[in-house]
Amino acid sequence: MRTALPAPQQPSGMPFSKYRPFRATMDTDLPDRTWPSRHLTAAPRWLSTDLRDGNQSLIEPMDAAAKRTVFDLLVRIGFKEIEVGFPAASQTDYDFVRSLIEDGAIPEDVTISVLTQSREDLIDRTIDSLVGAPRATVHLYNALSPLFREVVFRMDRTQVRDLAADGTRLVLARAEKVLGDDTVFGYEYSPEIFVDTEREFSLEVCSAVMDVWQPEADREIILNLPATVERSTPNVYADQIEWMSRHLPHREHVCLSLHNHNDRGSGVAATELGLLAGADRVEGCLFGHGERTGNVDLVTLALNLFSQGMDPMLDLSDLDELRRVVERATQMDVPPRTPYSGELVYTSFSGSHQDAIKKGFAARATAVEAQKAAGLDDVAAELAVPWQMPYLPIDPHDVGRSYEAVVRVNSQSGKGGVSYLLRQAHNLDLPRRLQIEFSRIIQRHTDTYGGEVAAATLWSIFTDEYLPAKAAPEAGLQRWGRFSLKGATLTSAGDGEESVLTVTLRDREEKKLLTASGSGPLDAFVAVLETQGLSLRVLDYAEHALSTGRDARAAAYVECEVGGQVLWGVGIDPSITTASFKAVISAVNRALR
Ligand SMILES: CC(=O)SCCNC(=O)CCNC(=O)[C@H](O)C(C)(C)COP(=O)(O)OP(=O)(O)OC[C@H]1O[C@@H](n2cnc3c(N)ncnc32)[C@H](O)[C@@H]1OP(=O)(O)O
Ligand SMILES: CC(C)C(=O)C(=O)O
Repeated sequence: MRTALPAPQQPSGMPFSKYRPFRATMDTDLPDRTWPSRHLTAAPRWLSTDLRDGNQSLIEPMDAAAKRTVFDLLVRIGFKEIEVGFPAASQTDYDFVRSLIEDGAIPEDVTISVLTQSREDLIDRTIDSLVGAPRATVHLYNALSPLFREVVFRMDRTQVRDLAADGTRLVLARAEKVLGDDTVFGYEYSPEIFVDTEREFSLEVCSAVMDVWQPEADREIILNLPATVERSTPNVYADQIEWMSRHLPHREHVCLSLHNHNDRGSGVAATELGLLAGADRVEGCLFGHGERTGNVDLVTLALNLFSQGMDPMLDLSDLDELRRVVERATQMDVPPRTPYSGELVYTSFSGSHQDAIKKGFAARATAVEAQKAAGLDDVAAELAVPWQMPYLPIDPHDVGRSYEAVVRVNSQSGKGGVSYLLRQAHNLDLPRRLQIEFSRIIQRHTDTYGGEVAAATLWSIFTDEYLPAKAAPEAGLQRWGRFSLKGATLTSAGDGEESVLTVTLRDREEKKLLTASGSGPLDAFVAVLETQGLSLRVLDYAEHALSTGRDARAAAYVECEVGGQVLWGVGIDPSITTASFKAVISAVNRALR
């Protein structure tokens, strides 16, 4: 054997020197930061922007019907703040807001929100769209960063600050003019591109906006500090949020909101650190829809809280239905590895994972049974046992996913997964050495054919191997095996006496009536088969009930040595004794196959 270090990595040739580290251009340091030692203890206020940021970024924006379906869904799962569009952008958006209001589709406790630029004509039209809404927030934004000041707006700092303050003034004036007392009116301001803006300047602009809005008790202002484009590691964003939270005037009347995108793939992490840093509210989209790489995924954020024992304040118990509605409306699929909601995220293919999950479920079942034995009902017993499951951060059942989907079998799988599936689908609890034997058979199948072995295929292979009398010709499997049991009658002469067994056996095409005796039924049955010239020894035996009630059946597993070969047989029958005879025949037939 020789040891060595890996070969050194080579320069990539990528044009990296074109870029600058974020810290070198932004003053974001906060040496006395407090967020790293805080913990999340409750869900923030959520705002869904699926119908605005989520919609504006779709290849084909939602039509009115799709928007309405998504709105109703958002209400149903518990959102109390929903951004419903950019009404000044298009007649479609305007009409949608009007239809929500005119159809009475907005529950009394739900606040709709609409976005606008800081331009008088757009502001007027935006507020006009809200007439008659029970609760509505106008959300005004303008970009503050040096790049936007210089390249997009060609404005100096004062002009950019005034654009925000003047816009706020215009919103107030128009709202006072056209909205009646039947509308509870709120205001949100976003310094767009906050993360690339000098923090003192963001503070100056937010303060100027507050001077106009005059927040006080029952007149909060939402200040939303967006990572419009995610530009740094999440700790830098958290420092920016903590700094703002500490320096904002009227902080007690400010709802500090986060609006993260996912350009570096750390939208969720940045939002969580932003909450530690003092934010009260989060804007995002279901499944991470939104501009470019998307807005932060609210489902992930909420279920991260849930997985730590906090109420997410959103009902995500039917995640598949949620996903279906959103996929239809957005015409985009949720990728299979999306946290919590992707098709494959509760699935384990690899052997050691499957083995650990199978043991975890067994341990949990035992613990839950102990709670029931102590007097708890089913639901209370489930809740009393903390979720601790190898490889599964939450119980798939809690989000409407089934256990069947947890374990899937391919060439990477071992005995754990194979036996788990047989147990889940067919109640068969294979003894350990039989698990090993059968998983080798499956391994041969996957080595030959590749791909995944679906639960139905797994069962076909199992029945073909161990229960050929059950083989399904429609699946291309023929019955096979030299012997089959047609009947058996046991006579026991009394205590300490031998059992006498009379068996009707089919041997190939011939029907035979055979009799032998032994110390018990199984021993007598082995003796019957030995009359046919077989050398047979039972090495191990296990049995269990498969079902209860009038159609109760039992499974028996027998490990035999047949003519020098050691192998297992399986039998299923309403009678446990007959099941054990069938298991011996299964082993013998396999040996002779
Ligand atoms: C980060 C975000 O997601 S912000 C939300 C973005 N969403 C959208 O833009 C979707 C809807 N938008 C639209 O449909 C259109 O942009 C409209 C209808 C709002 C405006 O359309 P247009 O008037 O044609 O302008 P256009 O979009 O090209 O806007 C650019 C102009 O607005 C100015 N502008 C951009 N943002 C703002 C703002 N927040 N406040 C004031 N002016 C702004 C630009 O400087 C530019 O001005 P210029 O023409 O004098 O150079
Ligand atoms: C309007 C603002 C909040 C926005 O969408 C962004 O900055 O991403």
